[in-house]
Amino acid sequence: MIEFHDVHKAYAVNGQSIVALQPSTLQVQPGEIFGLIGHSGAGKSTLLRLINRLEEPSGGRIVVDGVDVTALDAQGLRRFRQRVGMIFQHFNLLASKTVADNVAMPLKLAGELTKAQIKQRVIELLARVGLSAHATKYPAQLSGGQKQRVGIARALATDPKILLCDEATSALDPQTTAQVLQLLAEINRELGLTIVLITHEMDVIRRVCDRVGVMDAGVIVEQGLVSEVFLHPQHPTTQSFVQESEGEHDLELGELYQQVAGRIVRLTFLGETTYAPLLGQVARDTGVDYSILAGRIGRIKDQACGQLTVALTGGKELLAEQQLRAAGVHVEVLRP
Ligand SMILES: Nc1ncnc2c1ncn2[C@@H]1O[C@H](COP(=O)(O)OP(=O)(O)OP(=O)(O)O)[C@@H](O)[C@H]1O
Repeated sequence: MIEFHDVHKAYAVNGQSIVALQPSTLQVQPGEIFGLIGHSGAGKSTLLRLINRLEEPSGGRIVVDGVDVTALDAQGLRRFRQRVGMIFQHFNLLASKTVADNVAMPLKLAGELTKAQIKQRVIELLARVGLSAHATKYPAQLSGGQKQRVGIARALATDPKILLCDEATSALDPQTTAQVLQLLAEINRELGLTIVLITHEMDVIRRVCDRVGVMDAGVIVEQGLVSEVFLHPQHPTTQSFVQESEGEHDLELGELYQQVAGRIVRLTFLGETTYAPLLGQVARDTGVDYSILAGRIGRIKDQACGQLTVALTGGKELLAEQQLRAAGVHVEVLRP
């Protein structure tokens, strides 16, 4: 488990102090994928780099699996970092080394394996990321997605328990992003690795993360299960990320509401209720009519979810809402 206890960070710039992280408390559970989302300058990289002490905290305690990372000496820190892999937006590969040599680098630095053992381990790692055929190539001969796979293989070399991903897909096109995210999810599942990733795209969070923290100006303004935060965003920053990712605009919806009669509610379906024929049933049972104003259906990680904004008319709207709630649907009244 990764724990932040009142951790804060300020940078000194020209005699001035720039606060990048306000005192923050955070827990990342073992084996989960935790995403941090925020706009540029929100403090995401700072928080991520504090975990393996690439940045030194200005105060507070960082505890990983019971070990106070903030108190480690140089040797302890070196050993700890072997248990924390990291991948980067621009891959950070050595251009003059082959793919195999890039992946072997952390193993050579650790100095714990023989040459033959390193060779064998590199073969395994390249197979895991689907790059067995590219071992002798140089980074310049690879696509962005392949380069990031090399980065992932290198990060996994010392068998870490934690993987930190610093905007790992920001330089990739959508299709390659999806493939790299799928690989990260696979690694998380199969190796039980805890992953902390930072991104400015809600879609990345929605696809792979279990929980999310939303950052704004050095503060974690909201955190929780992705399904909860994504479907019921509380903080304005979270709301704007969700709206951006959905292409949904309050203004347009507001105009639409004026044109329809009835009680306007937003229904959120999660898991099995998503595909159940509930709405028709409830309409028949209660005699309400409904018109659909907006809707979407999709997935949050492995879970189906849907959201429908409907106008209810006909007299028994409250009863209809009651029945929907009883069936496990979250009902939010947008206009009584
Ligand atoms: N090494 C540094 N020296 C001085 N100020 C820094 C340093 N690193 C970050 N900052 C400042 O700290 C704040 C948070 O930066 P940080 O890079 O953590 O944010 P971020 O959310 O990761 O942004 P981005 O998405 O653009 O990478 C910003 O105001 C930034 O200018």
